[in-house]
Amino acid sequence: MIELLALNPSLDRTALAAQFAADGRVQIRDVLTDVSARALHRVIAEQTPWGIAYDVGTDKPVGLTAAEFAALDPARRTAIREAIEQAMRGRDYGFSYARYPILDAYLQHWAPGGPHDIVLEHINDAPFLDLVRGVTGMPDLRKADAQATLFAPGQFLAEHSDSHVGEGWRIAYVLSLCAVDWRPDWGGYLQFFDDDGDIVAGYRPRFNALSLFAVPRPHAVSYVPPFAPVGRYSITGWFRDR
Ligand SMILES: O=C(O)CCC(=O)C(=O)O
Ligand SMILES: [Fe+2]
Repeated sequence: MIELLALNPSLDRTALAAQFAADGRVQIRDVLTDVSARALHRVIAEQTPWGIAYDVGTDKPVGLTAAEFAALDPARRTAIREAIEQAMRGRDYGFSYARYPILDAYLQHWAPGGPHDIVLEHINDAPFLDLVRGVTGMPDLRKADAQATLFAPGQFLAEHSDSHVGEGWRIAYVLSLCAVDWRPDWGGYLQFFDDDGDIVAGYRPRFNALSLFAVPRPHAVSYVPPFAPVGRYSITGWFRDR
């Protein structure tokens, strides 16, 4: 069986740590072996029962399973889309993306022993944890959650800083598994902003890259336009020290 999160043995951890120390963020390209990254991509792109997550700013974020989403009638779908647009037309927060909550699924035994459970175990196993600890210089990181996400055409995650996450949630991660050579015009960038709202960095969706950044820090996933392909897959979550 192919190991789903086998690390590329030739990462330059010293250089990566220096970059993280300088910027509070870093992107580790080719983080997994190619065989492993391809297998993981197949799990995420072909074996994930996608639900959705959305937020209209004025209320709590909403997560729906694939079954719950499938059961929504067209009028309700339209109402949700309009509420998201209304929030974003003004100053409210908002987001919309496809999601599979890997940690919830693990804890609630949605598919015991399935590939998503194995992914979560690998993320929380020594090789992966030690990489993140070493690169961030945070030896106390002890565990992480995970969700699979897909930003399809029309979806986005508005500017936010991850200040909503729990105490001790130190590092956000995005394991990017986009198998298409992504055009910049297709949006979906993980963007970072300075205090003036100018973009200081933007990571293009790519295959087999792990972005790590210390939170809180202002960032967003830019809008994916209608003409983009379906392909902005990732696994994301937070590493915590308690
Ligand atoms: O998927 C990404 O690139 C970023 C995700 C993110 O910022 C979040 O889920 O809070
Ligand atoms: Fe975030």
